[in-house]
Amino acid sequence: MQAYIDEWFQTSAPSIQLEENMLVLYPSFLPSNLADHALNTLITDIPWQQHSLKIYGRRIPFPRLMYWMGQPGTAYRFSGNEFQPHPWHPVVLTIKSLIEQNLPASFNSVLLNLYRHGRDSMSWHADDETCLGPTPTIASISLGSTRHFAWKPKFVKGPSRRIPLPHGSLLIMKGQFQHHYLHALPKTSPPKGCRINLTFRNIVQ
Ligand SMILES: O=C(O)CCC(=O)C(=O)O
Ligand SMILES: [Fe+2]
Repeated sequence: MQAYIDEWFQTSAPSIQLEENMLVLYPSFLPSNLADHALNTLITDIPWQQHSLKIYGRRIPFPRLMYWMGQPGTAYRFSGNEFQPHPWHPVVLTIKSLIEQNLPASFNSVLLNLYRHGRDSMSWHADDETCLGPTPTIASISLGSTRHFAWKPKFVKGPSRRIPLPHGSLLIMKGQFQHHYLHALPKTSPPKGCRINLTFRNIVQ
């Protein structure tokens, strides 16, 4: 599978289907001028927030900055945090409508993640909160430095796989993906510049 992904990456096919179509990558989804503009604008316009995880009474800062945006009423709760939605940024709305024109899905909220360098990361998890519904479609846009997206089976022992997410790419997780797999954004040791990730979601309750 990994060889297939690596080989595919040397070609310029518009999309790659993985895990029986539950994971689909469009490596160059955004027009490059929009991707560049979004990266430069969001880095400075967003008042990025440092949230933390409470473990045994201690607060551990997440190794990345975050910001929650969306329609009123789309509060997002995870790891002991509750995010109230901030109003849409116009660049985020432009990207959202481009995705919605190309997918049979619509979104009412987005989590923005800022990975400042290669040591920022996201640990293994599934986006399986009840508020996302049983088979959520999540559309994930990457801007800036290329980082690897890793995934592995949730219930059976099996190797993890990884795929690079280039500037302007779109990764779709859908169907039973959150049920069967965990995913992560691992740290990297070679120095890396910053990366912004936008994961569009639909909060259903
Ligand atoms: O940064 C990424 O590509 C992954 C983000 C993610 O998994 C999440 O926000 O739930
Ligand atoms: Fe996730």
